[in-house]
Amino acid sequence: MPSLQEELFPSTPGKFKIERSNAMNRQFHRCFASTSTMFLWALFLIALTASYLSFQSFVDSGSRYLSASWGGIQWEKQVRSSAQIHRSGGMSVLVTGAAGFVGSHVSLALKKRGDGVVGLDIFNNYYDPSLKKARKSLLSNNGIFVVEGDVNDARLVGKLFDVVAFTHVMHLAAQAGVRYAMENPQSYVHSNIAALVTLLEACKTANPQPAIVWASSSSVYGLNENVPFSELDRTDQPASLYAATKKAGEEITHTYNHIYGLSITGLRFFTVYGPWGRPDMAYFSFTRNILQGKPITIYRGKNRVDLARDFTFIDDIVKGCLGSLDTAGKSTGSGGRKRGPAPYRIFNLGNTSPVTVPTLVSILEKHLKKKAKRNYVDMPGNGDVPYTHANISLARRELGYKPTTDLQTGLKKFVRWYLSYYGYNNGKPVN
Ligand SMILES: O=C(O)[C@H]1O[C@H](OP(=O)(O)OP(=O)(O)OC[C@H]2O[C@@H](n3ccc(=O)[nH]c3=O)[C@H](O)[C@@H]2O)[C@H](O)[C@@H](O)[C@H]1O
Repeated sequence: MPSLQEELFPSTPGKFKIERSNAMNRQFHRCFASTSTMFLWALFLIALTASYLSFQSFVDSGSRYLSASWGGIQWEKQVRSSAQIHRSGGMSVLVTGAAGFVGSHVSLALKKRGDGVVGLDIFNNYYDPSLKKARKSLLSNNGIFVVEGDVNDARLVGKLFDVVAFTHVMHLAAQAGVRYAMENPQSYVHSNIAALVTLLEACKTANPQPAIVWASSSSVYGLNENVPFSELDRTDQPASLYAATKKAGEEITHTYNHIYGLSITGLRFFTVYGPWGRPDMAYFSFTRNILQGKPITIYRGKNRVDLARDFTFIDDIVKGCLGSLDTAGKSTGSGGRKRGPAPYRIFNLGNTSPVTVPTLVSILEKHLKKKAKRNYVDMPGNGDVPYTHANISLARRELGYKPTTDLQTGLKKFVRWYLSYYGYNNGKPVN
């Protein structure tokens, strides 16, 4: 009967038994030999995997280099020339989301007053990219170069900082839209959180560090019931993932301010509208549908209460952005290390006079000279809040922010632009 030991380490079949200690020795050697063979095999496999991976990354970076829409002497020349400052005491600003609604307006305003501007935009298809391309042409005609790329591309962002010592970053690139977050939640994480961190990493190591002004949102107030919304109110009850990512941005920027001495200003925009606006927003899509004779859906709150927004005209927002850049104060760090405390600020940029959605529609009807086909439905649980209303005393005091355009006037300007851009006349193309 073989012992348990012999069962576990059986001698070679057909050979007679040897002394136990000898057998144990032999087994030990055999076992050791097979362990070292396994070890060698493992080493071989690890080496094979490592060389495969480095070959892959070589191929990847090679093809990225070949297909990249950025880089090269000519490209660097364009970036440098676009960043050139043409006034004394001016700034050179990297504007992310430059082909977006707010980004294009801010870029033009900066350029007009003599600041250097380099744009960065991904040109994704969240809404019609041809509108973004048209904004890019407008910027290009005004001497602003817009780089096509993702803020998440650390190599690209690093390269931009290598080429230009930006004094300021105006970070407006984002996944916008409150309700779209139900459809594509990951895009909010990618654009509003991951990209923000990539950008802040580049800013923290840049020498000199730039001051950063970035777009937060009125949506961070979420279920807050204090009216008008003050910067001191609660912002820990977001009603949408969009709002949650913007709130996360406020916390993330605070961390970078605290650890690395970056000067940070977060701007809570309140439903911005105007010429060259975003087609996904209500005032824009309502205009299109009214002109085309299609019905529009108007959401209503609990007990059929009308929803209201503190609609804010783009020119007022631009003034708030420039005021923020002008008063930002310097970042204090260098070489990725904080040298002293730097400003951390958050401001509401609203109009301070909320208007209900049905009133917005009536104003559009008047300017378009056409009745809307209104379809009222209960507000779906998709992240909307019933109303927004900004308290702007802080921005007024610190930035000299003073909105001057009411919704009537602003929508008139929007409709004029819309008709000239799309060439619609009562829903029919004029040309
Ligand atoms: O301030 C912000 O931080 C946000 O402002 C904007 O969000 P909102 O205030 O939700 O604007 P917007 O979609 O124009 O809806 C306006 C009103 O029309 C209602 N609405 C909307 C669509 C529709 O079909 N029907 C309708 O009644 C709707 O219920 C709402 O009451 C930006 O999009 C967002 O990116 C962010 O910047």
